[in-house]
Amino acid sequence: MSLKQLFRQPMLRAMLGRQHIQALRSMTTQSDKVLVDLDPKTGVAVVQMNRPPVNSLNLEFLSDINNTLDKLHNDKSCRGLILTSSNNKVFCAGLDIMEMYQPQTDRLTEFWKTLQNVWMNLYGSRLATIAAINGHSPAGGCLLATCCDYRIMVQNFTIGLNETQLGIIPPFWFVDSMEGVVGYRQTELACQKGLMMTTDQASKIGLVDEVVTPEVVLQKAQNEMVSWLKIPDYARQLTKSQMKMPNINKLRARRDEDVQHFVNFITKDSVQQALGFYIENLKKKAKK
Ligand SMILES: CCCCCCC/C=C/C(=O)SCCNC(=O)CCNC(=O)[C@H](O)C(C)(C)COP(=O)(O)OP(=O)(O)OC[C@H]1O[C@@H](n2cnc3c(N)ncnc32)[C@H](O)[C@@H]1OP(=O)(O)O
Repeated sequence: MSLKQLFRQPMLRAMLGRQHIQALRSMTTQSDKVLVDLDPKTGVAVVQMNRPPVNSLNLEFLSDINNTLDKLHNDKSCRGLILTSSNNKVFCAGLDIMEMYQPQTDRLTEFWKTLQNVWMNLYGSRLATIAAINGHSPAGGCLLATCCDYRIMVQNFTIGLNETQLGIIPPFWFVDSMEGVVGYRQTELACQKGLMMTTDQASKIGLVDEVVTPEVVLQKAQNEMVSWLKIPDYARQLTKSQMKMPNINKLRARRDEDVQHFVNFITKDSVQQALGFYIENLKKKAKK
């Protein structure tokens, strides 16, 4: 029996009710790289990134994340989103470095535009968003976390915008995202030095709001979400939009220029060389 036929079964419809069927339907139409569990009672969607081994963000994965965000934004029953990982050691390893190493220009361009879309979609989301950071979260992983309204992180992992350590530069909107969370001075220190911070260091500067043990991270995120959803949506959303729109508009105004800058920068010989060394070291470390 196909899923479509299954959803039409009167018994199932009677047992679960219309709302639950809709939630099931939207869950099953998601990609297997982004797992969505939308609870029709609370309106909270738990979104798990699921691209082994380390949830690195390639073009297709970014498109899946974007489609998921679009679906949830279009679903009136959805009010909150908890972003987490199916891998309990890595939340997200950041951008897939292979997208930037010896790239085809068309794909590189598409890749960057899709990342811009994910950023605008998550940073400006109408939903209350909580990152349940259950593993390491370098660079693009840290970006996703700083797009959220609240961050809960499992102890003994690392997080930060480490781009300069790879010989690349965190784009202005990565920096803006972090600055919105920890302020100018801490962002300056963290970004220039490409600091990967332990959970405790991140907590000290306010990059994460809570540090927890792995067993409780999702429950803590659910509990925190309850308090966010007590606020009337329109008041919370307008307040959020008032604070986030200036940064979104800044990227919107400079989108094409940002893409061009990225493509020119990444395709430089010196940057390709630095990325090549970095990948070699990553592979060596992984083999040990
Ligand atoms: C003007 C414009 C400027 C350009 C702006 C560009 C902005 C860039 C943003 C980024 O996000 S760059 C990516 C930065 N990410 C990293 O530096 C993370 C690197 N990875 C790690 O530190 C570790 O892998 C980890 C995340 C801490 C996990 O460690 P773990 O020990 O669990 O796994 P590994 O054995 O290290 O890795 C397994 C496997 O995955 C590969 N891999 C890891 N990270 C990436 C990645 N970001 N992209 C692609 N592949 C990655 C790693 O090489 C291993 O592969 P195999 O050897 O098994 O094939």
